[in-house]
Amino acid sequence: MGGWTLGVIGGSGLYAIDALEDQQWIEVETPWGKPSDALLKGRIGDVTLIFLPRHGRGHRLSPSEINYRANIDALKRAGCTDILSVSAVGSLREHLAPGMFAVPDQLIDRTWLRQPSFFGSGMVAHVSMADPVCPRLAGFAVAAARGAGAVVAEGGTHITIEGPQFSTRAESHLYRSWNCDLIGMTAMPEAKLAREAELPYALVGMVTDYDCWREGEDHVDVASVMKVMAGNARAARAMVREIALALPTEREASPIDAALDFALITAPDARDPALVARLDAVAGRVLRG
Ligand SMILES: CSC[C@H]1O[C@H](OP(=O)(O)O)[C@H](O)[C@@H]1O
Ligand SMILES: Nc1ncnc2[nH]cnc12
Repeated sequence: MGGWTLGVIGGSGLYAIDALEDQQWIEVETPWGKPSDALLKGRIGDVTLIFLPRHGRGHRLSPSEINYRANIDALKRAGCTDILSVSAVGSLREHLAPGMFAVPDQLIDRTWLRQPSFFGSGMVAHVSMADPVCPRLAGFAVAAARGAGAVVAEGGTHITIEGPQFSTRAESHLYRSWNCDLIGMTAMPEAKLAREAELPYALVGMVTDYDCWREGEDHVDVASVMKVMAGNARAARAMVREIALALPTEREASPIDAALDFALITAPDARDPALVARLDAVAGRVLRG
């Protein structure tokens, strides 16, 4: 057992964390290219926290342009044990009102323009995504968000669309018919890559809008999302502080820490040494030696 190093990926409206003590921005190089920004490393209580603004400071990158592989590799390389994603999400359900927080337990991937895996030709791996969200981290997130004063919905299904456009009305109704509860543009492939990197992942969605399915409600736009996010930023920062303070000093192992144990399929003599070298941070635990 060791301590926690919590990676926090901040979405729209969350580009820094003021409460971090001894904070410094650190540049991290990865074999997958450049992460969205430097990492903001600091401390809250006994917990080391490493913050990455998903779209970069100033929100330079669209959801499709984010280098998700570089982001997850950088967080792993910097020593993160777990990743908490904070994201602005649309609501596909009446009871999930703008201003609420929601912590889903299932994710659906409808993206198609992004690199969804660290593995491939010369080193093939298939991790389980049956339960894409870490229940332990999600539980801490729910408690922390409540402690920060937010109204929190626990569980539910989040769908990630490619964007950058918001959905058509027909798509919004389609996702509702699939029993999706929340909609965003960034949870995938972030969660898949976190699993491949053996990093437990949980998502705190800050509900900003009703997308475009709801009768009598204006369709979502950036101004309405950012208005709700501005009202929620304090609670989001408080939630990050609460979760760091609530984590136990010692971190018990999670089954996700060993997600690659039964995932690698390429025979050792058929592996591509160049790809194996690129996987040093992500899969070094199972590939070294
Ligand atoms: C600003 S509206 C659409 C934008 O907001 C969400 O970003 P994030 O998940 O990083 O908080 C959504 O996924 C879109 O990228
Ligand atoms: N309605 C919506 N669709 C996709 N991503 C979003 N992020 C915030 N609201 C959204």
